[in-house]
This record gives sequence, structure tokens and C-alpha cells, in this order.
Amino acid sequence: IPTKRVEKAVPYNALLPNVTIYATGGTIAGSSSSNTDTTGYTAGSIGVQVLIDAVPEITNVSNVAGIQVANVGSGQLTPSIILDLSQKIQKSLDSGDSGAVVTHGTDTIEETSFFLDLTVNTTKPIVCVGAMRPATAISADGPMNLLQAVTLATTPKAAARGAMIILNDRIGSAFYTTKTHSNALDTFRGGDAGYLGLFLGTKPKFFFEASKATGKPFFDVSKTKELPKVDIVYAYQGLDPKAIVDAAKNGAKGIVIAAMGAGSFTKEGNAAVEEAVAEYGVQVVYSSRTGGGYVPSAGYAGGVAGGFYNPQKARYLLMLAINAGYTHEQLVEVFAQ
Ligand SMILES: NC(=O)C[C@H](N)C(=O)O
Repeated sequence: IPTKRVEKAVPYNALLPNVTIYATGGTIAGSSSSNTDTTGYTAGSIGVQVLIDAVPEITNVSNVAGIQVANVGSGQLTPSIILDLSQKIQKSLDSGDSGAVVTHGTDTIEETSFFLDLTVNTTKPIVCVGAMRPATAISADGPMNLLQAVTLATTPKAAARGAMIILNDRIGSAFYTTKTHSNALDTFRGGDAGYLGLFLGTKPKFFFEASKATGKPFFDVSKTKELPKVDIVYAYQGLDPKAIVDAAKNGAKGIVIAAMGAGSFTKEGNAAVEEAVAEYGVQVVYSSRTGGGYVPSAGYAGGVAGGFYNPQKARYLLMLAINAGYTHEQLVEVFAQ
């Protein structure tokens, strides 16, 4: 993974705060030969310096430096890239940056931002930003989103709110925000938790004073080199329960079930979970495929109830908790928040 800081976008202005933009690709860096193409474009094809140069207004609010962490559709990102990103952001914030911006594909931005939220020890703003239309499209949303993201990363009132996701003028907490629509600009929502605030042009307006998500844990990954494997098994009528034991056999230390409703699962599935727990010592979290709500209990008594965490967030939480050596009882507690 390249770590070189690219050229600063502007001559350094000592009166302005410093922000590093970590670019990973996505639609915000996507391009197409047609300016009406918003579906068949190539994600992750424009470099970070081009993204910065396209929004000269950024230079009025911050000295920005860009780091190209990756340049891919966000489905191609992996836990090891995100672990490395977390460690890099920790270093740049510790060495004086006012905030950090991550440009990212929207498909998995909620996973990355959740991971950063749980692993970067800071009160400074970490702002993850994407776009739903590629940079080459008419009415591309990326440039304004990027300007708002950099602005947010330099805003004192944005401190101590955890990592955030900004898109479509909305400011969401990384902890609760999820992608809810495959195509539309208003795809990011915080479910029952709502938004933290919104942008009026380039002015952020927060609905509440800074606060921390209830029960949000912190994990020190400064010395972590590799994260344990955690898989997700999606529940459906007639599921072959072999998928669960196979995941454990293939080295998963944890499994998240994207269960039905408030955590219900098939009888055969629960029996397979029992077998995987007994034979392989995996930790199994029952989350829900519904996209909202709370899972209060696990289908098998030796499992863990997933609480408010959707499957993709539960996966990173389980990965980090296993990495930190959590006992089964500690897992039950952290998911119950
Ligand atoms: N809107 C987007 O960014 C979607 C894109 N496929 C990605 O996640 O990389």
C-alpha cells in the first residue's frame, strides 16, 4: 500500500488547519466516457490529486494533502487495508492534523467508517465521504461532498462526535449510518438514530451537541498486524446449514448470522451453530437481515445476540472484539449496548 504523501494542492497557508485526504476509490473517483452514465462507469479510476484540484474552494478552508490508499470500487477493500488506514489516520491526527477525510465507495463506506470509529483514538473529526454519481456525470455530487467533508474535518463543532459519513448534504454518525438504496443520492440513513446534522451549502448545522453513541467500545489496533477471519451467513428459507460449519472449518473465528426478523433462524441452522461452537470454538453473533431494529436474543443459547448492529457492522465489531481477546460474556455485553 503506497504511503507517499502526494504534492500539497496549494502553497501552504499557516493560518489554515491541515487535513489529510485518504483516497480509496469508489464512485467519487469514478469515470465514464458518457456524462449521462451513472451506472456503467468505472469506480476508482481518478487519482486523489485530480479530485482535490477539481475543487479549488478547498484551499479556502484547509491545507490538504492527499494519500492514495487504494483506487478501487469499495467492494475490493479488505480488513487489512482498513486496518492500515486506521493506523495511518491515527498517526496523522496525532502529529497535528485537524481532522481526516476518507474518500470511499459508498457500497462499504459504512464498514470502513464504523471500523475507524471504533479504532482511532481521537476527538478530532474523521469524515468519510463518497458520491452516488461518477466524477464525469452531469450533476456529479462528489465535488460538493468533498468540499463539505474537508469543511467538516476543520470544524471545531464537529469534534467528539465519532467518525462521520457525509453525503447528499447529510451528516451521519458512522456508528449508525447505513446505505439504504442502491442508486439514489439520499441513500444514507441512520435508521432510528437519524442524522447528526446537515449542510446548508458549506455550513454544517448540528441538531445536538457532541455526544458518543451509547455503549460504543474502543479497540487499540496500533500493534495489530492481522485481524481474525469473520464470515457472514445470510439466512433464508431452506438454508443449507452446512454453510455454517464450512465457515468454521475454513478458519473463521467468528460467524455473523444475518438472521430473520429479530434474530430467528432455522432449527437446522441453530443445530449447525451449536456444532460449530462445540467443535471449532467459534463465536456466533445473531444479527438481522431486516435493516433495522434490535436482536435481543440468539437462536442458540451459546450464541451472541447482535443488538442494534447490522450484519456488516456486527462483523467488524466481532472481528475487533475477538482480536482484543474478549470472552464470550464480554461479547454478549458489548453487543447488548
Ligand atoms: N457509489 C459508489 O461509490 C458505489 C461503488 N460501487 C463503490 O462502492 O465503490
